[in-house]
Amino acid sequence: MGFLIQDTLTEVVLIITTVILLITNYFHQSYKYWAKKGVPTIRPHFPLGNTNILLPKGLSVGTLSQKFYTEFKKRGEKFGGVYLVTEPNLVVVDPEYVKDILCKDFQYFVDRGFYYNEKDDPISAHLFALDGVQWRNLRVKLTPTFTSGKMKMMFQTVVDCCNFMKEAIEQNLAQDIEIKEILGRFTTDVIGSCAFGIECNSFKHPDAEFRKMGKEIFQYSIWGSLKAFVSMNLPKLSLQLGITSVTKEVQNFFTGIVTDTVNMRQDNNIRRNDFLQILMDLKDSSGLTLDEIAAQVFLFFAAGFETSSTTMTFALYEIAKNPEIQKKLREEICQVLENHDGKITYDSLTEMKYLGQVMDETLRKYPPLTTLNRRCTKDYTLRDTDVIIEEGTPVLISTLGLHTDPDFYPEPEKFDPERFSEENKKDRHQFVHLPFGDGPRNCIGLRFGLMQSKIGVITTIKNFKVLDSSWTKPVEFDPYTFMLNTSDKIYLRFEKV
Ligand code: HEM
Repeated sequence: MGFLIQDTLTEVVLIITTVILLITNYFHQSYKYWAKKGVPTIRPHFPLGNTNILLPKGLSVGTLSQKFYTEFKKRGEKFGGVYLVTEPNLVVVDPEYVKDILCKDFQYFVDRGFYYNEKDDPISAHLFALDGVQWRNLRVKLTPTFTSGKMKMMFQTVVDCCNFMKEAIEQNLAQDIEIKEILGRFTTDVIGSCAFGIECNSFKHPDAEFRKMGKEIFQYSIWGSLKAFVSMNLPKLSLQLGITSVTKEVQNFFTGIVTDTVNMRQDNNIRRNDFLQILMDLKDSSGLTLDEIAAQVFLFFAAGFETSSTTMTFALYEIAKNPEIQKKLREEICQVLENHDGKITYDSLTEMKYLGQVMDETLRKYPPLTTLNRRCTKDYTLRDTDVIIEEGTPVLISTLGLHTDPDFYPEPEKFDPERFSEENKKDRHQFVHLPFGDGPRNCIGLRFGLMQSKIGVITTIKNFKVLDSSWTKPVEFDPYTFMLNTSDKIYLRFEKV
């Protein structure tokens, strides 16, 4: 009996030891990948490689990729290799290589390589996530949605949404206002009107369904973070497990509202100037399904409201901190509007050159998407080297790294819109300012995002003096969020001009 127990115990110990040895050997071998290719790397650590995303006070992919960028740049490297857990990722540093990957050799880097699950979570199959031919076909269909003609059509709707925001600020003069909440309500109203033709009025009804959904999509949770981590690293298993990227509540809300609105418009022969109408027309002309429409509307909502409210928040924060810039901007806004009968018009936006510079500088210092992702779709040789990037390799381009590199932007912490004057722009590499990405897979909503952000800033600066608040702590980026966000809230004060 004693012998039997001892034998079983020995077997268990042997099995456990073998499994541990096999696992450590697997990690050890995986971590040799870049060295074998002669690509410089940062020493990985078992078991998370070069990431510590899941650990308390870990880093988001955005801040992590900036760290990689800075490290390779410091060593004088043009690119380098890192390991997210065991998966080798290429980090691109040199802007000429960035240009190759995003534009010149785009056919090798069509995919973003994000997880989506068409079966269990149809709204995750949107333009941002789709790969290959599916992405290309949809991009071609959706491109006409964002022409300048379509923007002009929606322009007045966006301007009208500003009235509620203006009233809300007027009611809180000389108080410390949490500005992102105000701007988040404004962009929710805009996207509600422009995507669905629905007046949300989130200022009157802060708990309106749209606002709740907006908050839910971007809310950090350990469970959400864990799901993102597993689906990013084990996509096949995640598909089998039916892992979804949004909650059932968000899924049901968007599919429900799209189905109801489409049916209501069809039954009553109603047409509107909004994204949903454009997508409904595509349903008839290009065979877009209802699920595909719901996925795109969900993406426009998610991509449209958070990116723009973040941009305006940081623009107003810097404007409050820099009274000289504020004065110059207000002078330009008032002068241009005078030539347009005091009204904000589509053409007046292009005439405001300094406003354009302020937005460019805001998006440099605070790019809402801090990293651009691509996945290599066929073996590719990096220019002037014999390094072959294999099919399937993820590529990280750190927008935040490029935007804060003192070689391109001396004193990167300084907010200086003069960096974007025509003269100063001329001497800089084109691929070191990438707030909207670049190439065939750049941001499709660029025009709309800039349009609503500019309209929001113009309305505020035209009507109010923006002041710093002692409640605002120095800006620190939140390590937990996918999009750029601050760890603490930003407060501002307003006075009537
Ligand atoms: C200030 C506002 C915005 C910023 C900074 C921004 C930024 C970005 C960036 C960096 C990308 C990735 C580009 C790349 O990988 O090269 C992207 C993609 C995308 N954005 Fe935006 N965005 C903004 C507003 C919007 C708006 C308003 C919409 C829609 C209403 C939108 C829809 C999209 C879509 C659909 C994609 C995926 C494009 C594709 O994969 O083909 N964005 N955005």
